[in-house]
Amino acid sequence: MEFDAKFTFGVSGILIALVAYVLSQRRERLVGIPVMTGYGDDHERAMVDGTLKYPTTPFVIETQRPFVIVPACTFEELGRISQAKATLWGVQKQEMCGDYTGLWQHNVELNQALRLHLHRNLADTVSSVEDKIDWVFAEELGSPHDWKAFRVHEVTVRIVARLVAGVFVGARFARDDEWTRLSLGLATDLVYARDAIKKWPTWFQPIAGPFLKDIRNVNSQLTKMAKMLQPVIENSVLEDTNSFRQTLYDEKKIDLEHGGGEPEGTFMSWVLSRLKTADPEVIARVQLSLSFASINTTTNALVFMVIDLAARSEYTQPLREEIEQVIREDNVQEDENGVLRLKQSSLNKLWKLDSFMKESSRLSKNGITNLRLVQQPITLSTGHRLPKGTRIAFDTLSVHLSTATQTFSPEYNPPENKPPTEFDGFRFYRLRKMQGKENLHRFATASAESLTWGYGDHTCPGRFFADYELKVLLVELLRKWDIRVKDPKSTNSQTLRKMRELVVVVPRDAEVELRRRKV
Ligand code: HEM
Repeated sequence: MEFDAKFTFGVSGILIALVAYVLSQRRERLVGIPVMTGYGDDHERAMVDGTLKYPTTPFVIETQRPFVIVPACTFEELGRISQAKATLWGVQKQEMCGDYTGLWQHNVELNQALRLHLHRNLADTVSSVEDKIDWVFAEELGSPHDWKAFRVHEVTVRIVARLVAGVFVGARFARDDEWTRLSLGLATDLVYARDAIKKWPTWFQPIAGPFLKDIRNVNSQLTKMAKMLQPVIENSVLEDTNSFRQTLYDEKKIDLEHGGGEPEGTFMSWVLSRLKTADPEVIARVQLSLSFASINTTTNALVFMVIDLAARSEYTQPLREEIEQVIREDNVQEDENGVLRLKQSSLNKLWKLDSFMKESSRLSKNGITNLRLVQQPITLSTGHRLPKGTRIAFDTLSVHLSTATQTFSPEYNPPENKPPTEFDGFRFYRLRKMQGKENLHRFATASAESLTWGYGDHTCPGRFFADYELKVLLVELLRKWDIRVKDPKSTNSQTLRKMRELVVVVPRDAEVELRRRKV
């Protein structure tokens, strides 16, 4: 009898816990928002058809965790809503296993650090990229005087990873092959981990997650990287009498032994001034969130820019002429190591290059931006209610390719500008030449009609750095290298652009040929 009572008590307890769990997970249903069914994995077609069928109202695309695609007429209002109502971080964590790896768990501090300090230190960070560019190119490309084939993604991802490490972690990390291997391996392994966790139903993921081999693999790499970062973290942290952490960055603490005179832990010191902990594991994971946010995005953009340059040789000469003209005008000299230091003011004069970069990114097959997880119910001006837990996204292509927008309407554009479905490298150059439009169509501009960097509260805080970093990279490439596609018949920069689950997929096998220019 006593056993029965205990048994009944126990079972009831479990049942109550289960019911409580199920109730807590219960979601208000989406009402009046149609689902694009019958498309299987062809999400791109589902999106194109959805936008044609429902141009002014939301619809659902059935990716593994479905998204509500909101119409362009709601971008402005959604761009203004606070993070308390809808946040990018919720989606990032869902997509990239943040709950099990600790990545993106300190997004607030990461963002504050970038929005405040990166902006203030832009000149130093750009100069730090310029310092390393010659060495990084030589390391990854060698110095071939005859045409040599390279896989674009393979080399660009390593170049970007080394630069990001050199600028944000410490100069010696740019040269550290083990660091490069780990940070690139991590980017790939996180995708495996995400795919592994997505095989489980969402309710079971918190139970299965910590035990999955791929998640454990990511965590063991993160721990290895944290160990490598430990001396830098220790260097960057000073404990004062109140045991409150402060940074030594302002004093430019220098690692004379390894860093070649450059300050180490630049980004870490920005984060430390925001974080209430100096736990190396936590700081390392914030550092790695930064690497993750910056390496793949910049690489993807650069891959297409390089392929576009190679495939559209008619742009090379005008771009080179613009660069040389700015160098002459601003009287910039290479130093004794062959390093060309273009200030931001000079880089800002490269309007044609800026336009080419923006055009290349505009046509990227990144089908969605502004991914948000709704935190509090939102009612759109269309009358549709988006309950808590809804995942929403902006359909990028319907805006970037639409003559219904001001930017791409025939009335707004000079007659030489091609329709938005075609590549026109100097489209934005011509738009900026129009009176009063100089700043509206820059590569780094984020707006409801230019969604490369997202729009609203979460707009990419790294965009100005990425803009200058890419310009420095492309100036180096254009000045010192000849470039051509390996196989003109199969390299169509348009058909190489593909998407999966609505996100751009970079062509890993695409090759270009490079050779050092004879100057
Ligand atoms: C070409 C390169 C890049 C592209 C295309 C890009 C694009 C984006 C986009 C689309 C978002 C989401 C914005 C939104 O949903 O509203 C974003 C967010 C973010 N980006 Fe970038 N990004 C790039 C480079 C960088 C770099 C170099 C850094 C760091 C130095 C960086 C740091 C971040 C961070 C931390 C966030 C999250 C912002 C937040 O949570 O509020 N990105 N980026």
